[in-house]
Amino acid sequence: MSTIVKICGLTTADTLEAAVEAGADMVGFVFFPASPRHLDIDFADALGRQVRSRAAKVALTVDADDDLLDAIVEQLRPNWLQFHGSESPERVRSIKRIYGLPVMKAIAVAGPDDLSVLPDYAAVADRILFDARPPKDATRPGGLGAAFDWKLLDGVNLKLPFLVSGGINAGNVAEALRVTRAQGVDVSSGVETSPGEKDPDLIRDFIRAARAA
Ligand SMILES: O=C(O)c1ccccc1NCC(=O)[C@H](O)[C@H](O)COP(=O)(O)O
Repeated sequence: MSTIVKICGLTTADTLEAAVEAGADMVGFVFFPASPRHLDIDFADALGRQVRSRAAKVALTVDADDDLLDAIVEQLRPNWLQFHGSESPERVRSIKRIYGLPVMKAIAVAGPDDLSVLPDYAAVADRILFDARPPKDATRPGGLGAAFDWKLLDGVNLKLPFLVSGGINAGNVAEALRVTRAQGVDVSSGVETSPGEKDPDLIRDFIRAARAA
């Protein structure tokens, strides 16, 4: 199976087009006001239309309430929901039932203890995304360009696909995939020139490197 490549935090038509044309499988739109990649729903809707089924649209939220999820699902019509907060397994199960959409749950990793929640989320999610645990004073729980120790995933044995993220770029994506044996990879900061500013060339380089890995 080919590596699942997700480019997250797209905010412009140009960079979205670069990601889709270069063959991204999943394109992520962030709905979290404190993020430099936050989108309002009308603009996300316009970007979503541009995708035209060429990639899966992923709506990333952080402990979103039902009203926000209703609005996102109604307007963007995402193919996936990504939960990057402290959504419980019960909340994941309930949202899946309400919207009938697959869910990717982010698990924040800093040490081996962080993996103890895996069985509970693996029972309800469709994909798991391993990301670096943010520092306590971080203003957002992801998209920080920080990596975790990939060797922590050694021995992880999931029946569902998982993606690795956090501090990955074209230069280290092959190593990230080799060490973690992940089915996919997710990047945001690693294809940016500054937080929130994606670069079409960096996106293309990243996708090429991920495909070659
Ligand atoms: O991107 C954000 O600003 C963001 C805000 C709130 C929660 C999650 C967020 N991003 C997560 C991602 O973009 C990816 O899933 C991943 O963490 C990318 O990490 P990195 O390549 O290190 O930026």
